[in-house]
Amino acid sequence: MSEKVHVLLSEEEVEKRIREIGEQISRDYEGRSVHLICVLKGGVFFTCELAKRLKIPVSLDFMSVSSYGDDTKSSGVVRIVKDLDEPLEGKDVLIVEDIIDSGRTLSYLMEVLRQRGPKSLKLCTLLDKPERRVRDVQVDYVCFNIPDEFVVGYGLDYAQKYRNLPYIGVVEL
Ligand SMILES: O=P(O)(O)OC[C@H]1O[C@H](OP(=O)(O)OP(=O)(O)O)[C@H](O)[C@@H]1O
Ligand code: HPA
Ligand SMILES: [Mg+2]
Repeated sequence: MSEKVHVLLSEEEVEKRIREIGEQISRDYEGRSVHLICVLKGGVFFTCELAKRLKIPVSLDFMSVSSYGDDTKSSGVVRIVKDLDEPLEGKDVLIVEDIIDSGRTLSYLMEVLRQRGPKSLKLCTLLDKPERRVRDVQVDYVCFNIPDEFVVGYGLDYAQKYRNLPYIGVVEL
């Protein structure tokens, strides 16, 4: 079965905003390098686009966490499906995520990663849905604040579909 999807943020809008955030991060980390943590699977498209825009040295690692399964509601339990390959000690770490919704995933992840002794730990997200927050999360870089709707595209899925859309769309359920 296929759902209707309408455009919320066009490809051009998303790419323009990622370039802006990339410039801001490059300025903020000037003279340093940044260790990007891509939160799989949703964060993969944003991480690639953002990394290409950074003008500072970049290293990359990947972590996979899951709490939504195939549902539009979080299960409430965050599971580490794949851990990082490298230690974080002494590194300037920037977590790159597709969306902060309830905040459960990122409040859990920030706590876990903080204990690994990074020099600094910051968070960058493509989308933020502040209305839905149940856990406090300090977000350092936000590309777009969005209303309380289930969105897909640019890495975000509905039951594993639509991650490859080059724009952000709303699923009409
Ligand atoms: O703020 P929250 O309510 O925790 O929701 C945000 C998280 O949920 C989604 O991941 P999901 O668990 O669906 O895994 P996926 O990235 O593999 O799709 C999304 O990619 C975020 O990681
Ligand atoms: O709006 C959303 N869309 C897709 N995945 C998500 N995970 C949390 N919120 C969302
Ligand atoms: Mg998902």
